[in-house]
Amino acid sequence: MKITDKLGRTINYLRLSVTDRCNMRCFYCMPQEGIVSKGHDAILSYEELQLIAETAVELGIEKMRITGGEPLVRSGTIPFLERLARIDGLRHLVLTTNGLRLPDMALPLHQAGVQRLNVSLDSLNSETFAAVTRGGDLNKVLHGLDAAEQAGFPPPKINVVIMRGINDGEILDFADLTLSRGNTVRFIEYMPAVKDEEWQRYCISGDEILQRISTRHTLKQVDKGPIAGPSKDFRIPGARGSIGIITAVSGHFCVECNRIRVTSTGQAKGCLFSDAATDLMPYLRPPDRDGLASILRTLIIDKPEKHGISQDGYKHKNFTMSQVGG
Ligand SMILES: Nc1nc2c(ncn2[C@@H]2O[C@H](COP(=O)(O)OP(=O)(O)OP(=O)(O)O)[C@@H](O)[C@H]2O)c(=O)[nH]1
Ligand SMILES: C[S@@+](CC[C@H](N)C(=O)[O-])C[C@H]1O[C@@H](n2cnc3c(N)ncnc32)[C@H](O)[C@@H]1O
Ligand code: SF4
Ligand code: SF4
Repeated sequence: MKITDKLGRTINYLRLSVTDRCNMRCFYCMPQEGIVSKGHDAILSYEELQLIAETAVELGIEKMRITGGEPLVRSGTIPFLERLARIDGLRHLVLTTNGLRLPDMALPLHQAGVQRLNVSLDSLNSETFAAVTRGGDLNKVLHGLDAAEQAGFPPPKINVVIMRGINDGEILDFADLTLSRGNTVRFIEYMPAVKDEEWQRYCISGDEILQRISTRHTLKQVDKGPIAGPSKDFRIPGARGSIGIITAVSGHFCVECNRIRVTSTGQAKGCLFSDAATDLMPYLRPPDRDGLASILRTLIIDKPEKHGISQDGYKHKNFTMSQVGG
């Protein structure tokens, strides 16, 4: 089955957040003190998450990305993923992680039926990495990337949030990484999330990132396939890996947006930056499959056209990316 919104966009991708907790504190995503953690009862059980997943697939969702917070810090993830992987009609089960727990978990994740991993990694310098993540250990993530490939995954996509004055000096180092490694390095424009009135000072546009890479390398655009996320992909001729840019602020990939989101507290969102959220709890406690299908269908049909952020005209709201799942 195929489902489209009122603007004719096919919606086939659900980003499902399984926790709002994390074992890192990236400064652009979470406040230093962390978030006020929701009580156990406020977080959806795996049974409830599974009901949402099954219902979404019945409506036309074909790709599901498990996210968080950090999805690998919640216990019981592996059996949950095994159950998701068995849902008839779900063609792509993928997961975004900070990579810290991959050295131990890559193999069970692969065995559970997860098909691909995206790993966030903002610096190849251990001090910068620890500063951005407020204490993260770069070596563990690098081991995690290798563990993923050893477990049988294709080389994970590496997500790098590029921030002026923080890690933009590493754009060429990350581009060079694709010469020898098969990963796709995706440069993400910094988005205004954690409250910061001067968020624009960090922003570097996808165009500027490409321009900087072009001072050293030729880039050829590559086709990213029909059910991909918002990245625009390129390759340095002869390189093993590729390079992507996710122009979350400057770009206008909203016209081809194919996704909805559900948070670990059961809030469904038609757009990452929309204030509007639909509370799914009334359809989960007690479970009401038909009601859930109907409310998700409405959310999809009424999906917002686009976000309102831009480099010069965004009224900053305090918004914790880790609660929505990116
Ligand atoms: N503005 C905006 N940013 C998004 C959207 N989807 C993903 N992103 C951002 O892109 C970055 C990478 O997201 P991922 O979790 O790797 O997912 P993806 O880009 O869909 O991944 P693929 O499916 O592998 O292409 C994150 O910072 C997200 O917040 C979106 O719909 N809108
Ligand atoms: C919220 S995290 C959740 C999954 C996992 N913890 C991780 O870091 O990959 C998902 C993605 O959102 C990105 N992200 C978070 N805050 C962001 C921001 N302010 N601007 C751009 N990307 C952001 C992260 O870099 C990551 O790639
Ligand atoms: S980006 Fe991911 S790893 Fe970093 S604080 Fe947010 S949820 Fe945690
Ligand atoms: S900002 Fe909203 S409409 Fe635009 S691509 Fe992201 S989720 Fe889709």
